[in-house]
Amino acid sequence: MLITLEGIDGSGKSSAWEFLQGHAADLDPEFTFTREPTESWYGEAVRRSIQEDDADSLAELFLYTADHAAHLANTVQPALDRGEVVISDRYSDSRYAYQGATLADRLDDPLAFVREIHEPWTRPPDATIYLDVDAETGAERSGGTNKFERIEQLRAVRENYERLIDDDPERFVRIDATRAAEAVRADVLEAVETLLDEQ
Ligand SMILES: Nc1ncnc2c1ncn2[C@@H]1O[C@H](COP(=O)(O)OP(=O)(O)OP(=O)(O)O)[C@@H](O)[C@H]1O
Ligand SMILES: Cc1cn([C@H]2C[C@H](O)[C@@H](COP(=O)(O)O)O2)c(=O)[nH]c1=O
Repeated sequence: MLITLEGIDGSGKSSAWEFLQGHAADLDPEFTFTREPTESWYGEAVRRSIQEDDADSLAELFLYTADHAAHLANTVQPALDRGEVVISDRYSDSRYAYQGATLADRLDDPLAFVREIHEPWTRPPDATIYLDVDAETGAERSGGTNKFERIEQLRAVRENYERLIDDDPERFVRIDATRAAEAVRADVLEAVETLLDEQ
């Protein structure tokens, strides 16, 4: 089973992911915890691009997509083949939401374009926990240290997440992540336990 954590910058994904890792030993299945961008050299290329304000948005899409392809082939699919539960902090929806926003001035329907590029080969998540915060909260919490963490950008990214949820409501578990961290983490753990019970 592939469970992904998604949300705008500062929504608390990484905190929730670390919290889940701390509780994985109490749960039954074997887990693989992973994330995008990855720690591989593909991920390093992505991180370099994040720091470049004038990086070409289309080139950046393909860097992220290359990182995703290697992540899927080297980490996600092998873990799924071993019967493990994979929990990924960001995955394909991050590309649809973020690059769907950064490419808005170049393409008519960038979100559809980014999805089409993935469609023939990616492995969609079985469930996605969406940590929902407004753009102002996300920007404030993330500290605005890179180009994606600005309020206007996060607003556009959040709108794209809403489109993704509208398209596939059964896959998403929305959690109000503006609340205290303890409440959010408890809901995330409960969501994972419910998903495991249902599988
Ligand atoms: N519910 C919360 N209330 C207040 N602060 C929070 C909450 N959740 C996380 N934080 C804080 O907000 C900051 C960002 O959290 P975190 O790194 O988990 O978010 P993220 O979604 O992974 O962000 P990014 O995508 O930018 O890496 C951290 O300082 C974290 O301690
Ligand atoms: C996977 C992925 C990420 N991004 C953006 C979102 C963040 O601003 C940065 C780094 O992610 P982190 O969770 O803060 O470490 O990259 C993106 O634009 N597209 C993607 O596919």
